[in-house]
Amino acid sequence: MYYALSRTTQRPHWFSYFDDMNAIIFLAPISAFDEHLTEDPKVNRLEDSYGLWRTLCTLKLLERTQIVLFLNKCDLLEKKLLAGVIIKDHVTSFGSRKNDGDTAKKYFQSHFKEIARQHSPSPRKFYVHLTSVVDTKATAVTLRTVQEGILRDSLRKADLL
Ligand SMILES: Nc1nc2c(ncn2[C@@H]2O[C@H](COP(=O)(O)OP(=O)(O)OP(=O)(O)O)[C@@H](O)[C@H]2O)c(=O)[nH]1
Repeated sequence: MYYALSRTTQRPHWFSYFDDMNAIIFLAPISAFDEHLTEDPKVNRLEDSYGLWRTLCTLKLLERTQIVLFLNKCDLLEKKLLAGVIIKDHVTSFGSRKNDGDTAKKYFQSHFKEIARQHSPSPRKFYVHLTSVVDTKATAVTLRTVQEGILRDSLRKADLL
């Protein structure tokens, strides 16, 4: 298992891992809708995640690779909303939807799903988990589920299931 850093300077190095990859777990910080990249303050972090996700989904090289989306930092999202941060002030397309965690998670999730649908070279299943990785117990359960899914997928591709 490899951990690839998301800093923009590190991204060109990702390609060297993409050959013969079983699966990718893509962590997107869902709480970052009102934040900007340290290395480029003009770029909104959520928009940056959408862009990266689109790039991965589009790549022909990853057409048969399972990509699992972790919408992470859900706890920080809830905290921000409780503190009064208004999503539509940062994400205009959010419009007049309810400014709560569940609505936000559903909304952001559907956006990622739509990107995958529109940009994958062939239809792919959309795997998503809402996570707060600081909750190590819950994360361990999620990772086990993902691991089993990846194994099942590999067996299926090898016609062993
Ligand atoms: N509360 C909370 N903190 C998290 C979560 N995921 C990561 N963090 C913390 O956020 C900090 C940065 O996390 P990283 O995953 O290393 O980095 P990043 O999210 O890519 O980048 P930055 O947030 O810009 O630092 C660390 O202190 C993590 O412990 C989460 O789900 N909830």
